[in-house]
Order: sequence, then C-alpha cells, then structure tokens
Amino acid sequence: AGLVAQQAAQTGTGADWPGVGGSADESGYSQLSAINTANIRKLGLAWSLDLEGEVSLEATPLAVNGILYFSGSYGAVYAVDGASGRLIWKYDPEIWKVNPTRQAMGMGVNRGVAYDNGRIFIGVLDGRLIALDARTGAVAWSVNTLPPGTMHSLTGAPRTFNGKVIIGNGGADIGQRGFVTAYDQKTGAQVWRFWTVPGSPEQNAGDPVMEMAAKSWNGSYWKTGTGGTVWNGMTFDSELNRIYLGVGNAGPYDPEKRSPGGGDNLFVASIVALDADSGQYIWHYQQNPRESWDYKATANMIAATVTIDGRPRKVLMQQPTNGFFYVLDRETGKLISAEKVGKVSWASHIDMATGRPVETANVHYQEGPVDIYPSTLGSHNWQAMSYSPQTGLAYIPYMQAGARYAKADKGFLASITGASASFITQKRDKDDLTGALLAWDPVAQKARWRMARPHLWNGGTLATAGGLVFQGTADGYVRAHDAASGKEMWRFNAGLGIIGAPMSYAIGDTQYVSLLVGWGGTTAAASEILNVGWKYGAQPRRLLSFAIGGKARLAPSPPRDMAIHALDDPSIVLDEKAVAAGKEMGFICGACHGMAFKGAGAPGPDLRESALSLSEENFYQVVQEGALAERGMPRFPLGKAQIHNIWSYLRATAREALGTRKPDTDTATAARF
Ligand SMILES: O=C(O)c1cc(C(=O)O)c2c(n1)C(=O)C(=O)c1cc(C(=O)O)[nH]c1-2
Repeated sequence: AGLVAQQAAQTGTGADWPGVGGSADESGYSQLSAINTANIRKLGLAWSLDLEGEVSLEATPLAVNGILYFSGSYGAVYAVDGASGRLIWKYDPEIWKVNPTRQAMGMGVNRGVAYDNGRIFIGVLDGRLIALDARTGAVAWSVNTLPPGTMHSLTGAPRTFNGKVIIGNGGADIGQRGFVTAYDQKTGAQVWRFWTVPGSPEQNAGDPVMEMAAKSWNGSYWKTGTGGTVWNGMTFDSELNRIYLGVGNAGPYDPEKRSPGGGDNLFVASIVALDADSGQYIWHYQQNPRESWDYKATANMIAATVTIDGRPRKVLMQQPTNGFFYVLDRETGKLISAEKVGKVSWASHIDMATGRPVETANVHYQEGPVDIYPSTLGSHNWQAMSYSPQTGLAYIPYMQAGARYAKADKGFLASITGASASFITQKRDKDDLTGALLAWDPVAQKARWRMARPHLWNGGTLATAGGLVFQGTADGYVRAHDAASGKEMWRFNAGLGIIGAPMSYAIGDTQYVSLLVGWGGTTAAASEILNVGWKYGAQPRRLLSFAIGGKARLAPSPPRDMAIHALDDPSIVLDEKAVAAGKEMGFICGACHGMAFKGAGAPGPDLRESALSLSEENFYQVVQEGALAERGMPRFPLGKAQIHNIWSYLRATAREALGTRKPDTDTATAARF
C-alpha cells in the first residue's frame, strides 16, 4: 500500500469512503491530506465519465478498495474504477417495468448506496431494498420495504451497521406515516422496524412508545395523515451502538387538520435515538412541536466529540430546515445549545430550560396568512454539511428564502397539505433568494466565515485534513476553500450545476476528490426561485475525479440560458374551458416540469420547449400510454378529457412565454409541497 493509504489505515477512514457521509459519523470529513492548501492550485481533472440518460444526481459516491459506487436517477447503480474512470458494471432496477404505478413518486431522485461485506445496497423509489454483489452487480436479494397500499416513496441512501442495513422512506407531504426498517445484510430478513409516529389505537396498543407518542396527537390523526418520514438523515453511532433518525415534517401541514385543538405530534420534526440491535427507543428531541411549515429534521446528523466548557462531550450536530443549529448530547438527547444560523422568523429562540422553541405570533397561521423564514426548502436541506475536527467547524450549504403560509382547502394540492406555502419571490434583504457556504463553530454557536453564493440549492460539502472544504455550486463550478479562512483557492468549470456532495479517496499515493454533476432534485416545483438556466438534456451529467497534476479535459457543455425557447403551432385553437381545467391539474406535471410549466431544467424538461408536445396525440401517448416511461416519464392513467385539459393549459403557457397570450397573473396554484 502507498504512503497515503497507510496513513489512512492508521486513522480509520481515509483511503476508502465507505458511506455517503464518509465514515459512520456522517462527518463528510476525509483524513487524506495529499491534496492540501499548499498544492491545491495544481489540482486538475484526472478523469471523467459521462452518464448517459441521467438527470438529477444527488448521491455522494462511495469508494471501497479503489472502486467507486453510486446511484443515479431511478435507482440505477454504477461501479467505476477509481483510477481510470472505467465503468465496471451498471445495475438498473427498471422501476418503469417492475412497478410502473410507482414511477411517479419521488421525482426519480436517489441519494446514494451503502456498502458492507462485499455487498452494495440500494433503496429504490418503488420501495424495494436491493442487495447487489459489489464485484458483479448481480442481485443477491430484493425485499419490498413498504406495507401494501401505502403511497410512500423511497429516495434515501441506506446505512449499514452490525451486519444490518437500514432504510426509511418518503411521503410525509402526502400524509404517509413514517417508519424505518433494519434488515439482515446476508438474507434480507427483517430484523426490526420502528414507526416514527403513532397509528390507529389498535395499532398502538401494547407498544409503550407509540402509546406515549399518541398522547401528543388529537382527533383521528391516523385517518387524516401524520407524516414524519425518515427520507434522508440516519447516523450510526458506533461508540454508543445507536441509530439516530432524522424525522420529517407532518402532513397535512396545517396542524388543525391532523390534530385539532393541540398536541406536539411526536415524533414529527424530531431526532430519535434507537438501540442499533433491537430498534428500541432510547430518547428523542423534537425541534418543532406541532410542526406546521414542512420543517423537517431530515438533514444529516454528525456524531462528534467536542470540548465544551473544558469537558469532552459526545455530541450530535444538525442544521435542519428550520434554520437553527442544534447541538445535542448524544448520550442523553439533551439540548446543549441551539442558535439561528441565518434569517429565521418562526421563533425568537430556543428556551434552554425546556428545550422548546419560543414561537412568534400567528406562526401556525391560525389567524391568517403569515410570511415566515425559512421556507419549505429550509435554510439547509438534504445537501450534507461536513465537519472538520481539525478546524472544529461545520460547513453548511446555507439558503435564505421565506414563504407565505396560509390555511387552504381549495384545489387538489391544498386538499392534501391543508395549507398553501408560496415562496416569497420579492427580495426583502440582499441575501434573500441566495445561498452561502457557512463555516459554523458549533461550540461558540456562531459563524466564523461566510462565502456568498449567488444562487440557492448548491451541493453538500466535503472537509479534508488538507485544510480544505470542497463544494459544487448551482452555477456549475467545483470549488475549494481554505477551511480556516473561507478564501476560495481553486475552482473548476463543471459545465452544469451541482447538488451532490464531493468525497475523497486514495489509490496508492494518489488522493482523489470526486463528485457527481447533475443539477436537479425534487425542485422543479420551486422553479420560480431555483431556475439557474440549465436545460434538461442539454448539459451532460457526469462523474468527475480530480487529482494533483490531473490533465484531463472536459468537453464543454452548452452554457446556462435563462431564455425560454417556447414552441407553438399558431393553428391550434385553444378551448378556454379546457385551459382553466388543465391549470387545476397542472400541479401533477409541476412537480417535475415546474409549476405553470416553468421548468427548472430538471428533473423533467421545460415542456413549453418540447416539439413533441405540440401534438395532442403525441402528448396523449406519452402521458396515458407511457411512451417515454423507460426514459423516466411515468405513465399517468388519466382520461382523454383530462389529458386534453392539461395539454390545452400547456399550450396556453407556451403562448404566454412567447408573448402571444396575456400572462396569467393568478398564482394561487403556485403552492409547493
Ligand atoms: O416529506 C417527505 O417524505 C419528503 C421526501 C423527500 C424525498 O424523498 O426526496 C423530500 C422532501 N420531503 C422535502 O421536503 C424536500 O424538500 C426534498 C428535497 C428533495 C430532493 O431530493 O431534492 N427531496 C425531498
């Protein structure tokens, strides 16, 4: 083994990157220092791999013995030679064929794979958890993780520990009840399951944890919806043998519609600690009692030991969407500190005696619409923060945006969420609708430095022992900063916006930094604030790997383009009744193609620019018959009249973009979930 690999072996992780968050602590920290502040200027592209047919790339690759493993959209898994970039194998779970009715869930995204004992584990949108042979990509086993009849999705990366593999799911926004399940790595047999919110009284009976949680819910919540899905953050604590769950928001959003008259609604928007072997509850900390804003504790949670008041403390750190940075004692779950990292208006502070937030007036929009920061997207979403034990700082991909929240009943979307949440698109201060890379001191609970990012929705971060922080940004660059000062020391034009976090690995003496380039996410519905000008299909999706002295060249990508190249057939006579009816249903398309068909470049194309959609017949074949299902466009079994309405609305929005039709100023349907 080379010097770098030996060094790495001494410090535990290093040459390998065994999980999406690096080591089990989810710190996103690499022990490697061959790439450092002294030689970063010589960092260059070692190799790249174009990923044909991919859209949103959210995963952080794993590295095991020089081989990179990662997921693409729709649960495809790749194994790539870390030295050369050669594709070794690719596995496609073929959701469109196996479970076509579930293809529409979760917008095709996937946040990565897990590794252990020669196997790669992938969670698939339709609820399958699949074990693959790491050498060949052959299926070892496949289990359905969802009970029959639910509407969950599955987009998160599994985690491995103690011979087990654990996975959660998504769907809180449509009221699905959250849970996680641990399976035996060898056989796929279920070891334990933990529900994050109570079910019906019959289901809770005899389960003391669910009986306790049920006391914090009112009404027939098991019928109206609960939420609390674990769709992203899970951390295995190898010191204490625990699993920490980052539990999602409630659904419906309006608390009066799911738990009338009050109740904290455990364990929504909470961190829950479980015994890793039995799945037994140990403690919980709820960040948002009676959650009402799509706030979720789903961001990554970093287990670390830090010195507080001269004493080493075993802590768990998280910066969830609600805008506070939380430091918990991971032995007890007790709050050590919590401070605002940016613009936060829903609470004045967290009361240290009770651990509960002190909320501002009308914050549950009980007395009418109210503007609140952060928005549903949060001040920090799933894009992982990292933590460097060298600097003692956490590196957060921060976002600043607010939303107007109100009770709502009308329209299909509001009938599910019980509320509307529309982004505040007017800048109220210079940082609104922008991002930042924030270096946060978790002990002092304050920012040490802040690098402004012009756009929201940047990638997660990597911190290294070389004194560097790496991040890919919405504007299409991979950037390296001095971890201590924040100074940008290097950047590379990747030709497309980046949302996935970088990682680092070593082969022999060579250290690499690698990441996926694939603008997207479940973000199209927020296209009014997240459109950066990338076009679906125009810029290649890629895996890039960098090393000192790397000399590879990247074929240039078409540049960003904010113009809308809408197409129209002037001979089409629009039926205005159909246009109005289509608008009511347009949210179905909006989740991927953008609300009011204003695309964000991913995960679906801007249909106003689609030549195929000029023809109602072609549109029908795609929507109703699934003509493009294999390429990721799910089949929607709607009637001919409904499809006619949606198509008419699409044609109207194209004409609005061309200026040949009066713009529609009624944005009531512009809600996001
Ligand atoms: O409530 C849920 O279950 C759930 C699931 C997911 C998901 O599975 O990706 C997201 C969200 N919520 C969510 O609120 C959110 O902002 C979000 C962003 C993304 C993404 O991958 O870009 N997923 C999700």
